[in-house]
Order: sequence, then structure tokens, then C-alpha cells
Amino acid sequence: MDISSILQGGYQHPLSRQWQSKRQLTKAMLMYPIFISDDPDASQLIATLPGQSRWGINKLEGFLAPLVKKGLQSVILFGVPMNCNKDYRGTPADDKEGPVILAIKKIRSLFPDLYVACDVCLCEYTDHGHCGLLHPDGTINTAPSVERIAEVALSYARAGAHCVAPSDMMDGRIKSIKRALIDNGFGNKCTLMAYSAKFASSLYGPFRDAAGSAPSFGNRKCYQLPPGGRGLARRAIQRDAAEGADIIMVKPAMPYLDIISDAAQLTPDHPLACYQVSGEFAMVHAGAAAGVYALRDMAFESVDGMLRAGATLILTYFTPDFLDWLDN
Ligand SMILES: NCC[C@H](CC(=O)O)[C@@H](CN)CCC(=O)O
Ligand SMILES: [Zn+2]
Repeated sequence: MDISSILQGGYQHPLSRQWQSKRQLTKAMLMYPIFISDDPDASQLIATLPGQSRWGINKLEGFLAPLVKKGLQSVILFGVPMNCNKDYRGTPADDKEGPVILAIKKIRSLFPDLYVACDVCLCEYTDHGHCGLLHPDGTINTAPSVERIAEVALSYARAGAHCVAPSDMMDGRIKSIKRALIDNGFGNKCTLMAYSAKFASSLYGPFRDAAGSAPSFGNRKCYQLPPGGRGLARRAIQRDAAEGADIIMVKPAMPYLDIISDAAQLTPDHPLACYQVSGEFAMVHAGAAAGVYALRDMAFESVDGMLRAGATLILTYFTPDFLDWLDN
């Protein structure tokens, strides 16, 4: 047997198999997406997202304390208002008594070491359900959308968010948010995580159920990237880095590993996030429930692909599970 034919000697032991992974999952790489209800005492299970709930402000301590004890280091907040007056511009998004701003303050006071990121979008707060403001004909009106998104992002920074993450996909919102943060003294205090390559995916259904954020008409194909648009994704990644993004994100993750790899190559000096979205999470659970694989094995295998592609930060609803699995 020729010497160069033998590879198995390099991974015949569990430890040498670990050494073969250039990057391994750590608790610090996990950012947990959590849903904040405007019912202060809510703890409502989300049927389409196994094990996930909408939480009211008064329940956050009981929910997060055990996870922080297990090593949770970051969360990203999604407001899921069920009792607000939605309007054309998403006015409730930066309501000082709204779920997100109250949750930022509560979490910051309860868990000073926990990193608090906030998703920034209008779709949970607009009466039309789109992520931006619209022209009368229903198309995106970019300039006022970008201005409004920056307003909301600034309000979260003022409330104490460590990071704002605009998922709206409006052209130019990164520059607008960065400008607003700098002009108001938050340029060096609040991280800007850009959902740069975010695709018009079929995998957002469970989230939209949870957040009540489905568009009331049409779809998001005119502002989320076409799944086949690798060139557009590369251009968006470079644009957002140039506009001041501190972190680049690709979303969804599993069907877009090539885009994660492109982002790692195009913006090698930025932290690179990827979001294992609600439909991916539900899909992995469904396969395990159908007996196709063991949940834990598939969860780790799904993340291994993201790490191999170059991700350094993973937004995943599996975070609580990984906190346990990484200890055992
Ligand atoms: N702001 C848009 C919400 C967006 C997808 C969508 O509904 O279009 C995501 C939240 N950032 C959904 C995330 C998920 O599916 O887990
Ligand atoms: Zn949105």
C-alpha cells in the first residue's frame, strides 16, 4: 500500500478526529434568538418552533437565568407585539414602553455580562407587514424606509443594546444606521451587525407564525435576495462592509454555505455570522422526529458545515441544547 494512500491513521481516535476540525463550536459563538411579547406575563409556546416560546418582560429572568448559568453569552431580541397599533411606518417599533426597549433594559440590569443584540425591522410593527415603508402602489419607498430603520436602531442603542442588526434589507440602511449611531455618540458603543446576504427563503414560516410578521400582501422578493443570486449576495456583502457594518451575516445558513464561504473570502477581517432560521430548525427537528437521525448528531453536523464555510457567530434556536451538549 502506498504511504500517501493512508489517511485513516490521522483520525483513528476521538481526540485526533477533533483535531481535524479547524474550527469547533464554542458557547461564545452561539447567539440565541428570543421572542419578546408585549404581554408582560406571557410564556407562550410556539407550536411551529419546538421548545421555543414568546416571553413577557416579567418572565425573562426565569427564562434566561438558567441559560446564563449554563454559559449563554449572547441573545438577539425580536419583538412580537400582539396588542399594538400597527401602522404604515411601524410606529410601535421604537415605543419606549414597547417589548424590545423594555427587554433591553431588563436584561441589561439582570444579566450585565450578557451581550444583547436587537433585530431591527418594521415588519412586526407595520399594518402591511413589509420590512419598509411603501409607495402608494405598494412598492418599497427606500429613502423614508432607511431613515425609519435608522431611527429604530438608534432607539435600541439608546436603550442599551450592545448590537443592532437590521434584517429589513433596504438598500443603504447600513450607512444610514452607522451615521445615526455616530452622530448620536454611539459609533463606538453599539455594534452594527448587517444581515447582508439575506435570501427570500421558504424557511421563514415558523418565525412569521411566531412574530405575526407575514406580509399582508405580496412577498419580500423585491428586497430579499433571490436564492440563486450569488453575485447579488457578493455585492451586498461588499457594500455593507463598505457602509460600516461591523459584522456580516448570511441568512439562512444551511442552503447557503457557498455564500458564507464567499463572505469569509470577501470580508476576511469581519466577524461572520450566519442565521440557522426557524424553518431550518424545524426541519432538523422534523427529521429527528421521523427517525431519520438523532437530533443532537444532526444539529452538530448542520453547524459543522457553517463553521467549515467560515462562520464565527451562529444564530440558532438550538442554542439552549448546545449549551447542554457542549458540556456533556
Ligand atoms: N425582518 C424579517 C424577519 C425575517 C424573515 C422574514 O420574515 O422575512 C427573519 C428574522 N430576522 C426570520 C428568522 C427566522 O425565520 O428564524
Ligand atoms: Zn422585516
